[in-house]
Amino acid sequence: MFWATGTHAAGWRHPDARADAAYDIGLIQEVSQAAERAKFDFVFLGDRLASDPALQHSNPAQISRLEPYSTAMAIAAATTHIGVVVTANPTYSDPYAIARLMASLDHLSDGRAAWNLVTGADAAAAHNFGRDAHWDTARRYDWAEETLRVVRDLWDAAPEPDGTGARRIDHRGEFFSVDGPLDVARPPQGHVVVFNAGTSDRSRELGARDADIVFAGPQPTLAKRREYYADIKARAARHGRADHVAVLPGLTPIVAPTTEEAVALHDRLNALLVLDPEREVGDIVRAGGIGEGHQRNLTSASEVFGVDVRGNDLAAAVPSSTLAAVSEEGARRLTEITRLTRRTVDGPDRITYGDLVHATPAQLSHVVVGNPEEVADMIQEWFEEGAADGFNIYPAYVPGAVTAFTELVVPVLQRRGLFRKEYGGRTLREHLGMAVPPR
Ligand SMILES: Cc1cc2nc3c(=O)[nH]c(=O)nc-3n(C[C@H](O)[C@H](O)[C@H](O)COP(=O)(O)O)c2cc1C
Repeated sequence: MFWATGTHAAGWRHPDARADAAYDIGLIQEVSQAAERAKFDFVFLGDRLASDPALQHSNPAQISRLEPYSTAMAIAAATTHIGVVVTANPTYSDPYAIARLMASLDHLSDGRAAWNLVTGADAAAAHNFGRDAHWDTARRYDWAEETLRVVRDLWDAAPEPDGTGARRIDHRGEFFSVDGPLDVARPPQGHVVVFNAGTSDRSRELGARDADIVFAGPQPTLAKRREYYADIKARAARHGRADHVAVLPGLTPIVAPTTEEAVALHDRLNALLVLDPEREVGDIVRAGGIGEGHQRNLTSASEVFGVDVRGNDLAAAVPSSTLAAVSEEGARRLTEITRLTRRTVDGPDRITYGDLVHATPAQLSHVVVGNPEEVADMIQEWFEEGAADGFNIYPAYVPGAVTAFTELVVPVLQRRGLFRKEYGGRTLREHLGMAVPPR
């Protein structure tokens, strides 16, 4: 999971979705229980430390949400085996606070906590924490690395539940002075499992050297996904930890019993997107130009595809001659549209103007549209071709897309021997096959 209202920007508007899901803890618990019945490793909670009221009608999931530590505690109380991942940004926190909250969550969940360490994509967060600007990459990662060192030292020096074994850490670093010991007993998992999500070289390095799981963003082709995977593993090998870092890309499955139904569902979700009004800009047809992230209309599609498609009916098919004239980036996206919609650049069932518009938003994850076997095929291909060790499944809308995946795709993966039928242990480390680190 990523956002309780779904990861498709219009997921909250789907009739099987609950638009108020972000504040319905009963529903969040039910969805977590459904994922646990399907034997998922974890429920994943994303977070932002800023709001964006401009998105009220287009993507309310991005405006506000429950604070993730509290949400995770409520999920842990309603489940027994599934892990709970909390996104926490050290740029705007303090190592002692993170060590204490994560250790508490690990105790309250009997060893099922994980920390998704991000350094933040929201420049607006800086203005909520008394800073003039979001720090540059180097400073954010220097800070994050020292934070992670201090947090793990605090866990290692924490007392046992009976009060024995505690010691000071007397950390004196570039950014922090922390004496310790922590006032929470050592987490049941020793170290809470650490995910890292980022895109920069520094993020890849932190992930490979210090994280248990690298949570990967979307890559445009299978070759790029394999390249990314191999890069993380090679970096991890240089730090002697090739077998200790798992790479999990995000995946949004749009699945239905038949391919036709899945394509129709994807079309329906896209038809529910709130598009920006057309804006007039000069010289829009630039070869390979990329439109602004949030703008979605035929003007932005014209920029992205490098052909002027303004003023057309979104449901109409685009002439083959126009599709043949798109930019190199446009051609890559046409291939992607065909993969998702099964519509083509020539022939009777051609790509529509609406498809061009829907292909322009920045995707947070890879989207796969198909019947259960087709979705399972893609998962198997990535796994067997060296592009993924597993996936972070993002439901497009909640709860319908969660049950669609658990009821339709999980049994296929189990039949193919690709997914567990029972939990082998109780803690998240046990699910992931990761040993408890010694003190
Ligand atoms: C798959 C993925 C998930 C992410 N999830 C979050 C999130 O929940 N909250 C957040 O503030 N940032 C999130 N980020 C953003 C990262 O924190 C990161 O700052 C951003 O991608 C910029 O990359 P860099 O930090 O490597 O420069 C995510 C990034 C990726 C790739």
